[in-house]
Amino acid sequence: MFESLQDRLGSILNGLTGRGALSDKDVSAALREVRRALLEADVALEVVRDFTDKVREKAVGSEVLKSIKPGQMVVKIVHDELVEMLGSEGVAIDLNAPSPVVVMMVGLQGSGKTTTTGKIAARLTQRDRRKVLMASLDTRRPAAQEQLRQIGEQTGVETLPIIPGQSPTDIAGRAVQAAKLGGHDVVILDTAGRTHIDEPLMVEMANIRQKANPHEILLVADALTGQDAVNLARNFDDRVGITGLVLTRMDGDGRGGAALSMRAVTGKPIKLIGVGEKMDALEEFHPKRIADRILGMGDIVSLVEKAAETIDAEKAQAMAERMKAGKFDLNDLEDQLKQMQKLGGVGGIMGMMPGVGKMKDQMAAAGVDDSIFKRQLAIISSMTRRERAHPELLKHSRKKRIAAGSGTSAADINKLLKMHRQMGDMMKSMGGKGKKGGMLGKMMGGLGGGLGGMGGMGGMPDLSSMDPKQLEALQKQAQAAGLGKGSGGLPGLGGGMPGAGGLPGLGGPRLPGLPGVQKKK
Ligand SMILES: Nc1nc2c(ncn2[C@@H]2O[C@H](COP(=O)(O)OP(=O)(O)OP(=O)(O)O)[C@@H](O)[C@H]2O)c(=O)[nH]1
Repeated sequence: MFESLQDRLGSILNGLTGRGALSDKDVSAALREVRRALLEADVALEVVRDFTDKVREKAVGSEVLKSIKPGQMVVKIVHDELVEMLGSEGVAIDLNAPSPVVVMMVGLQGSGKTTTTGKIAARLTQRDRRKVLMASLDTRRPAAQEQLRQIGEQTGVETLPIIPGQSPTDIAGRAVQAAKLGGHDVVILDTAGRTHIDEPLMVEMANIRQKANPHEILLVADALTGQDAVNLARNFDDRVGITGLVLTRMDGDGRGGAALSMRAVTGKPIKLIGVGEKMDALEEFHPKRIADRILGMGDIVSLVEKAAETIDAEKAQAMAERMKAGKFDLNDLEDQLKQMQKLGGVGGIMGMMPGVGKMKDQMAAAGVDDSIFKRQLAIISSMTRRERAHPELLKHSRKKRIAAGSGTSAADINKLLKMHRQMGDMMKSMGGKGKKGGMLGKMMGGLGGGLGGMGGMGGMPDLSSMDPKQLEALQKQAQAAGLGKGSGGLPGLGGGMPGAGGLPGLGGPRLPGLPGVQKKK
């Protein structure tokens, strides 16, 4: 599976990776090739279009990291988009329901439904220690029920005794009843297939569904049938409603289009893949592993990831050095604000800290939102480089110019400058104390105070004038979350977050500091 796609994409992207510079034309030409390769691999047209659009958008807007060649960056973008297209990682069969959990298997004849029923039952029994009952509802093909019985014998999983002449719906009802009486955790219903989708099949599926009330409805589809499998999934989902997919024959030499389009077209996760005829030939679906396999360029992908980490770490280190030396100008403040934004702003940062969910809501209620960062960034970007490095130059006329340029007022600029000064003072007072995380955390306390101080700007209420009770509640929650007291108006946004790594925002998008926050000393 995927071999031809792997070859094609490999040669297209290899052509890019060695180059020192890439023009828009190069990227467009490569993407045209990628598009052709995906279509030849039988990926659905709408999915291909969406994929190449997203890659183009990201490739054009992305900043190329130093030590990385532009082509390598494109490889990484293609890889990440592939993972995205394949869906989320490791969605297991959901057994989170009262016993017996009913799993209904649907699909066309010969898709591997019965085999997959046996594989899943064996896995749940042997690996997850569940008590499973299997029942074949295929009354059209006389050998079908017998086939499942044999699989049951072979895998040591119980099957529902065969009673000739019963309807599929009756068998479903009997199976659920038997599972209840027998104390089974899971009952798997192997429904009948057809050579194609027809009305009687859909009616039968709907009846069984109504009778057995399944928690999972898994569509088993043959990956080798490509686009047909995708259309089938769409149809089954429309008519019966499916909760996930199992793609069989992923061990075959198909082009892989079904696997690649399934998620994007149906919105339903691929839960498992069949990779052989044997009962243990069932695997969980890992998008990242598949993307790695398709691109075959895992080394480049990890190289780019490493470079991104290094850049962030270098930036954080440089920033820490500057702070220690008491040098913290408005360029640094701008960097900080951008980092905060990258992390999803106040909400994003707070969302990453345990136990502050409620506080986040209260802050939102108090009107603290990320528009303040945007305004602050607008003010800073309206300054000249020299002004940013030397804020003391900002006298009245300059402030007027900046206010006009950023759509704010001189008072807003004063608030920003005050906040910056407070942060600087705080840093100086802590300089050389050597506690990295503590220092950075306390600095954020300064920022918190500053944000509070910025209150009143554009209608944002000043937290320092907040109802004392509300403020007290916020502070309590901040302390409960191990954040200590903030130094200013915004309690808990910093106030000396303990931990070795400091605030995650200072270290880039990864979160080296978070364990420190959680491990309260
Ligand atoms: N190579 C390979 N063969 C598979 C896989 N899954 C199922 N098969 C084979 O496909 C054939 C058909 O599988 P069944 O499980 O009988 O198919 P079914 O969907 O139950 O068919 P009906 O009972 O007729 O509806 C069998 O020979 C299986 O061994 C797989 O993942 N890889």
